Amino acid sequence: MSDSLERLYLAVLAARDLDPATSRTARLFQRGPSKMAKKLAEEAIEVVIDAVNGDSEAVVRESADLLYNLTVLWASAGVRPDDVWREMARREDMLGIAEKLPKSPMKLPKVASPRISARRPIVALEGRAGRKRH
Ligand SMILES: N=c1c2ncn([C@@H]3O[C@H](COP(=O)(O)OP(=O)(O)OP(=O)(O)O)[C@@H](O)[C@H]3O)c2ncn1[C@@H]1O[C@H](COP(=O)(O)O)[C@@H](O)[C@H]1O
Repeated sequence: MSDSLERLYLAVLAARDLDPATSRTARLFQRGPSKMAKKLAEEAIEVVIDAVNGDSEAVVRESADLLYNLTVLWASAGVRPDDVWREMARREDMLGIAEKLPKSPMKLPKVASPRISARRPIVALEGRAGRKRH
């Protein structure tokens, strides 16, 4: 996947200075970052709507548009795909370290200290138990 995004990024860079009358990419650069951001947000919303509607073919098409608009915004912001891959690799490394943490549960005090319990009441949030943490 990173290969095709890198090729797309290079194509976007190459189109940046073309005639805005014929190149969508050049037109986006002419209009600036807020127009690019708007396009990216629109595509993201389209992906979300298609996913909620269960239209997986549309999710694929809109995802390709989303990635195109993301690479345009990267190019405008001076961010290179490599910068993103590096951040992803850093997170992968962190996860690797987390996997090495002791598996046994931490020993917790039987009664929470009054200071902590006063600041952070324990509230059961219905339906949030299985929620993924990012
Ligand atoms: N990969 C893409 C790419 N993916 C999606 N899109 C365009 O982005 C559109 C999606 O955005 P929209 O929904 O806003 O399109 P729209 O409904 O026609 O609306 P408007 O943008 O016209 O308002 C798609 O219909 C595509 O035309 C792309 N446009 C260009 N590229 C590549 O970018 C490079 C430069 O191309 P030009 O921009 O044509 O110079 C080339 O390598 C292209 O292949």
